[in-house]
Amino acid sequence: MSIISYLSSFQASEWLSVVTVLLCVYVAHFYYRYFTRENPLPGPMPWPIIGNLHQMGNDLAAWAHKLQGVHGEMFETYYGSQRTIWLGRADLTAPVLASSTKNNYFNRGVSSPGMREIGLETVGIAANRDYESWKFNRKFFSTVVMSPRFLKKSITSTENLFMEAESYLNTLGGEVPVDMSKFWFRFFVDSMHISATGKHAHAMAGYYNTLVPKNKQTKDPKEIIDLTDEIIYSIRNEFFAASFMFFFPPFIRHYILRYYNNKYVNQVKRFNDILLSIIRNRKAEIDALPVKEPLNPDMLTLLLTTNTPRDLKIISTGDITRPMTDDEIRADLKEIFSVGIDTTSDSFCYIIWHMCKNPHEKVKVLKELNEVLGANPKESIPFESLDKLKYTEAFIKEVLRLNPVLPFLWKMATNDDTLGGKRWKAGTSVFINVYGTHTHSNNWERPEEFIPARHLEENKMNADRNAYIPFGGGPRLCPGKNFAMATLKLLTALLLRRFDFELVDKNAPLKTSFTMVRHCDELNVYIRPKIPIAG
Ligand code: HEM
Repeated sequence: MSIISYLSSFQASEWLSVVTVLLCVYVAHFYYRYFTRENPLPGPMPWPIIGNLHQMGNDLAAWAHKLQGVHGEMFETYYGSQRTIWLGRADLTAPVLASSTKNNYFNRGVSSPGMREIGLETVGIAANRDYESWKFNRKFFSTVVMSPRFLKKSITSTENLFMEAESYLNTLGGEVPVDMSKFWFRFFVDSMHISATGKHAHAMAGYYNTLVPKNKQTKDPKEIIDLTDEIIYSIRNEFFAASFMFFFPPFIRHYILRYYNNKYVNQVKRFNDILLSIIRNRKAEIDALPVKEPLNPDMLTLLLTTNTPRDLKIISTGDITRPMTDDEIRADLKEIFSVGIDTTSDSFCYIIWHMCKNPHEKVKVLKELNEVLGANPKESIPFESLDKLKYTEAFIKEVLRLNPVLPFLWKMATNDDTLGGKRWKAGTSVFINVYGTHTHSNNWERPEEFIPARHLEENKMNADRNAYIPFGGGPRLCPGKNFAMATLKLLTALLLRRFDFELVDKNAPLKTSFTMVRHCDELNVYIRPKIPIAG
């Protein structure tokens, strides 16, 4: 009798017994491996198949920080059957954040079938696991984003965009609360879109038009607003999609959560298509322009033309002499949208919140702004002045210490290594609790208090550079760091000099949520112009 015909002779009750026996064997094997694992660390007991997924809730970062309070600065959790080591103290993380090129933690977390399915592991920068491909993309991206010419141009266009924001806030504000989280998110969509493509996305106008009666609405082009709305929807979904695809094992995604799996896969594909069409349109524009006509040096044009006959010679990619492919540019464009917009807009939201919560510190920032930039708040802010705003910078740094938008960093050991005095195998997944590190009493005096002055050069009490990691560290350190800091400084100066603002509910805690990034979900303030509106 063949095995097939033998099995098909089973009754339902026999099948149940077989499944129960197999399940028991699987569970026994799972817990045997768990209890005999190398280097057991404290942490919540995992379940077979799902690990600790059922305990994480919808805020992994807050959950992990709570666990640090219970188990200490080195503990373990499981997503699915993947064990993760958490580190929450600067001295423990030194090997992981070493800036040496020999850093053993190049990869961001372990390889995940879900991330491979949506094609994120071999393109772009943030999730790319192919070293050569990452190096190529990062070189292009960093050279553009860190070039003084790009920074200066972006700062000018951000200041121009602020004028537009000012006109909306003048109408929206007053005695009606304005949700800063929504408003500034739209602002940053416009600002990053202009920096990346040289073109206006009309995101703020689109949002403003939903808040005012028809006769006050702007005449911005509807088809561009609609496309921008689709990009915004895609950016938000990219975070959900990446979290979902990373954390859920294929079995659960394909058989139990199939609807969500298909939904996210299709949305990622749609976002890719939108970005590719932006690239192809720009390519056609460049091709149609006579060779002698100057091209706009925005990020997209630079990525498209560098190492081609139309090279603007603004960035040098050193030993890399080939141009980028459309897919590589698409991945970089996605990066500036999905990594650049939320991080800066959420951080700006936290800056506004701390300004409201710490009025005595706000006064100090204002004093510096007046001393460095002069008494006339209407005057433009030169790029060079931003460097002189030391207290403003210290204020922003303190906000990023207590409200890091990336509350943990994902890393993975490429080779065997020693961490916390224990030897770990290659492939070990290591997460760094950024908030835990930023508030550890080993490195910070009165860690929970908001004290910007601690970041001033003369007061620096922190010798360990790994104690302050809002932009991460090691080879994957955020390449947008200078760009983000310059933009945040500029906006803080513009907003503070031109508007008064206060929280609608002074006692309410910050409303946030977590999907890879700690989002500011709502921040209602009363906002009023300081300068009388003409007419
Ligand atoms: C306040 C704003 C920002 C914060 C707090 C922030 C923070 C971070 C952090 C913590 C990382 C991970 C670093 C690590 O794993 O060690 C990162 C990576 C990255 N960030 Fe930012 N970021 C900000 C703004 C931006 C902007 C504006 C851009 C683009 C212009 C950008 C582009 C990137 C990219 C491409 C990566 C991946 C780098 C790699 O894997 O090599 N970020 N960022």
